[in-house]
Amino acid sequence: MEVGFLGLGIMGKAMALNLLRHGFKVTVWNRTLSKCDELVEHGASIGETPAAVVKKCKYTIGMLSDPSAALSVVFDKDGLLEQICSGKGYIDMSTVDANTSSKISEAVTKKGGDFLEAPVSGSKKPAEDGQLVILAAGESALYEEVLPAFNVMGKKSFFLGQVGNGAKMKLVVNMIMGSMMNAFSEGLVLADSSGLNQQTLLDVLELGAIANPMFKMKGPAMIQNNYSPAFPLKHQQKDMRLALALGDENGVSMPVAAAANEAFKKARSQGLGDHDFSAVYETGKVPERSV
Ligand SMILES: NC(=O)C1=CN([C@@H]2O[C@H](COP(=O)(O)OP(=O)(O)OC[C@H]3O[C@@H](n4cnc5c(N)ncnc54)[C@H](OP(=O)(O)O)[C@@H]3O)[C@@H](O)[C@H]2O)C=CC1
Ligand SMILES: O=CCCC(=O)O
Repeated sequence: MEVGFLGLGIMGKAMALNLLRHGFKVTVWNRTLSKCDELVEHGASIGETPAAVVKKCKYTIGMLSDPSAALSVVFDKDGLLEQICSGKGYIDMSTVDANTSSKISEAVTKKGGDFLEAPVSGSKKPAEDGQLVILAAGESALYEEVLPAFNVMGKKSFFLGQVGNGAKMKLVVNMIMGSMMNAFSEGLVLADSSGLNQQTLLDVLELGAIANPMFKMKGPAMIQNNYSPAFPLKHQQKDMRLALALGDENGVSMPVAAAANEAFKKARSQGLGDHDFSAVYETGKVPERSV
């Protein structure tokens, strides 16, 4: 199967490499073209523009940073709309809101193409290991056709019905995750400030009812102030913002998520946007008290 891939950031690079490793023919494009080089070393071809990729491939996957990037590769000059047509499919795996997804879906289907949104749960390591959870929605026939690619990139795929449902599910999941990360960060600060050992807190958490892989994976690095990015904080804040907008649309009160969003905004304003989202921990730290 020949697959196009637009967007070779942390996630896109790992996902495209997985496809190559499993024998897919992959044509890649990235806004910063030099990021294609490593993929070419692993056997990928380069498309000079999103339109050139779609012209060559029956199926094209997008993994872009945010709604504006996701729209740009579709609607801008040399964008995929210039080549999408009957018999071709576009699968947008970026995390965006349902509105953005619907705009893309309408434009693609108007040109005769098929569209699937398929955001993912799971971060850099699961992307490298082909262990993502795929939250697809849109054209069910296209879903069936691209399942071989999903099976390589992920450990489980869900088909959630009409376009928008994948985006919404992803935002709900990340809203919960972002709120949890803030509670976890506050707990680490409180433990430290009240004279407790943070590693002992991690050990206690792991044995109890709120044990979870995120605390286990991020905790040891956080207490070493290591925020090497797997999931950039700026993207987590984008997801909190989009989830809060979804809450607004549905009249859902989300005071915990709103507070978490404020903490992520503060972290961004402190220059932590490109660090891992666990760097929100920095915003809660108590300045050294003078005696
Ligand atoms: N990292 C993670 O753990 C996860 C991320 N996600 C989601 O996946 C998506 C990608 O995340 P991730 O790989 O971490 O992000 P990165 O920031 O590492 O990569 C973003 C990608 O988007 C491209 N891009 C940004 N702006 C534009 C634009 N205006 N036009 C064209 N391309 C653009 C970048 O190109 P360039 O290289 O030129 O900057 C890059 O390829 C996001 O929606 C994120 O929320 C989902 C699950 C997990
Ligand atoms: O969108 C990013 C999700 C990160 C994760 O699921 O660990």
